[in-house]
Amino acid sequence: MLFKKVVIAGVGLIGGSLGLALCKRNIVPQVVGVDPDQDNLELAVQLGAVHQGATLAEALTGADLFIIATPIGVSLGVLEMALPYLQQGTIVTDVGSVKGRLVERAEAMLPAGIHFIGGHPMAGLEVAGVSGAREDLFEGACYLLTPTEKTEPAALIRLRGLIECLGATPMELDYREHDEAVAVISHLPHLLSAALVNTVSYDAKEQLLLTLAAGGFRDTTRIAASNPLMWRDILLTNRSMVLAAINKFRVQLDKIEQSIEQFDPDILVDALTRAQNLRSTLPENRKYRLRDK
Ligand SMILES: NC(=O)C1=CN([C@@H]2O[C@H](COP(=O)(O)OP(=O)(O)OC[C@H]3O[C@@H](n4cnc5c(N)ncnc54)[C@H](O)[C@@H]3O)[C@@H](O)[C@H]2O)C=CC1
Ligand SMILES: O=C(O)C(=O)Cc1ccc(O)cc1
Repeated sequence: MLFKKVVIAGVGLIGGSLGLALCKRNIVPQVVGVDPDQDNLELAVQLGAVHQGATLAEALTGADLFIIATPIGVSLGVLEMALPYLQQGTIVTDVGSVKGRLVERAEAMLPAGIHFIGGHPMAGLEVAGVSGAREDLFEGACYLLTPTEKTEPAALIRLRGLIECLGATPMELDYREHDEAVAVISHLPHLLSAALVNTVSYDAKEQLLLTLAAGGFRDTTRIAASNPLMWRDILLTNRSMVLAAINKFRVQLDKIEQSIEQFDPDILVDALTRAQNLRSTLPENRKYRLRDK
C-alpha cells in the first residue's frame, strides 16, 4: 500500500476525480475531503469521491499524503493553515495549473521531513465541482511533477507510484520550464479561444454568425466554456510566461496577416502546411478532451 490516509483539500472537479479513482479502485483505504462548500463536500461523500469530510485539523491527523486541489489563488493559504497539523514524513502535493510561486514558497515554508512536490495533471473538463468528477479522468493523461534539488527521492517514487495507479503517466519538469511550457500549450489556447468567441460577440451580426458556426468554430472555441474565475487565477499567476506566449503567437499571426496583405501565396501556404504537418503528429492519447463526455 502506497499511502494509508490521503487528505484532499478542494474536492471539486480535479480533487473529486482523484478521490473517485483512489476510493473506487481501493488504491488508498482512507480518503478524507476538506472543502468549505458543505453541499459540495456532502455530494463528494455520496458519490464516493471521499470516504468522509472533515476539518483540516481533523483530517490531517495520521495523513501520509495531502493533496491541495483548490483554486490556485488559495492554495498557498491552505498550505499555511495546514502547516501546524502536518506530521513528519507526510508528502504534500498540489494539482495547480501554475507552479513557480507555490513550489518556491512551499519549500521555504515546510520543515525538514515534510516533503512538497508540485503536481499538475494535464487532463480536465470545462465543468467545476465534484458533480463533474470522473474516476477515469487521468487515464492516459500526462501528469507533471516539478521536483527540485531539495526533493527527497523516496517521496518522489511514492508519488509517481500513486499517479501510475490512476492510469496516468508521471513526467518530471523543472517548475520554471513547466510554467513556460503550459503558458504556450494550455494557457494561450484558452485566451485565444475566449478572444475568438468575443470577436463574434462584438460583431453586430453575432446571431447570424453563430447560426453559421460549423465545426471549425466549435473545435477552436470548445475551451472558452471553462470556468472564468479559474482561468483568471491561472493567467494572472503565470503572467510573465503568458505575456511571452502571446508575443510568440503575435509573430505567427503577423506573418499570416502579411502574407494575405501582400498577396503572397507561397508564404501563406508555407505557414498553413507547417501547421498541418505538426498538427498531424499530435498523439491521440488523451482519453478526455473538453466536452467529450
Ligand atoms: N479544471 C481543470 O480542467 C483543471 C484544473 N486544474 C487545477 O486544479 C485546481 C482545482 O480546479 P478544479 O477542480 O477545476 O476547480 P473546482 O472549482 O471544481 O474545485 C475547487 C474546489 O476547491 C474548494 N475550495 C475553495 N477554497 C478552498 C479552501 N480554502 N479549502 C479547501 N477547499 C477549497 C471549492 O469549494 C471547490 O470545491 C486548480 O488549481 C486548477 O488550476 C488542473 C488541471 C485541470
Ligand atoms: O486546457 C487544457 O489544455 C485542458 O484540456 C484542460 C486543462 C485545464 C487546465 C489545466 O491546467 C490542464 C488541463
